[in-house]
Amino acid sequence: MASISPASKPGTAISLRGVRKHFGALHAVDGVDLDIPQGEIFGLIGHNGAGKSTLFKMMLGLLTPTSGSILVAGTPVGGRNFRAARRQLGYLPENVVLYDNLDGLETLHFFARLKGSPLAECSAMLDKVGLAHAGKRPVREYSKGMRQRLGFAQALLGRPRVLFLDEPTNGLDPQAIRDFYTTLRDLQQQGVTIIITSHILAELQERVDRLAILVSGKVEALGSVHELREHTGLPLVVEIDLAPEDCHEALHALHVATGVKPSQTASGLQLQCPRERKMAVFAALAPLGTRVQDLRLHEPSLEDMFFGISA
Ligand SMILES: Nc1ncnc2c1ncn2[C@@H]1O[C@H](COP(=O)(O)OP(=O)(O)OP(=O)(O)O)[C@@H](O)[C@H]1O
Repeated sequence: MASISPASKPGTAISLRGVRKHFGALHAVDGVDLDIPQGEIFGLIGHNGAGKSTLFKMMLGLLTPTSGSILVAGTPVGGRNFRAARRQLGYLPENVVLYDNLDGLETLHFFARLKGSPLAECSAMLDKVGLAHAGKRPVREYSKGMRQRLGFAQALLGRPRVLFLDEPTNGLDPQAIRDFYTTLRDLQQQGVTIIITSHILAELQERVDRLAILVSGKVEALGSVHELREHTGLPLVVEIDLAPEDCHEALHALHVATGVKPSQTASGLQLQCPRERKMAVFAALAPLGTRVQDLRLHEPSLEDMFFGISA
């Protein structure tokens, strides 16, 4: 590993410098620099094979980087003190391996022993993920969502300070997803740092503080959803409902005000307008007064930005 050492700024939970992982000619992770403050919910997104799980495994000390250095919870990953520091980490892998013959509670006891965390907290953890009623049932009888909840419960054992969650909502129903994010927010309030991957971008959009878009092992964009919107410069989509006889006047006013010609739709007009011209849209429509029947503004979604950046 190269000798560059990340600066351990106070309040930084994770720090990566020049991190690379090569599998032969394949550069799975290709020079990642990243700082994640303590208590942040951080999203990591990217296409299949972008390098997300590989990056996770390196941060957890399960894979050795080809080069670069990583600090997690103030400790160099792979260094002498990392074994002890690992107790402060929780990990839900993409495909959690469970033993079908154990019941839910036995499963947590098994993981608690591996982690050296108290067995006494296992029942409460089952309750936290909504599995208290299923603690005595063998895992082979669990549904996909129940297995995923059990995987989440094992990640929470030992009250970790940093949580790595690889596609944690796979197989969860909408209520379970909502409950899951409520738990994450509670943990965040307690100062826990959470790194999460998901392919369901609409789900992450409102729930992460910042995120990184990984493309072929490189961070192509980093920031809050708001910052990524500024960075990508994708247009706002404005839909305006108007009577057919008012469309010509509105179309002309909007074209002059924004420099973009709206298109006609069944219910009026649609305009793809630069975000900085948003207020000009309102000003242009003001003379039409109540003849504007409805107006809808659509900010670019995380999915729009993802395709814009990773295409
Ligand atoms: N042990 C390994 N040996 C060889 N190649 C590997 C190994 N692990 C991962 N890779 C390759 O590294 C690249 C990144 O894989 P990784 O699992 O990190 O992607 P990912 O972003 O997590 O993808 P997904 O969204 O599908 O889970 C892929 O091309 C993968 O085939």
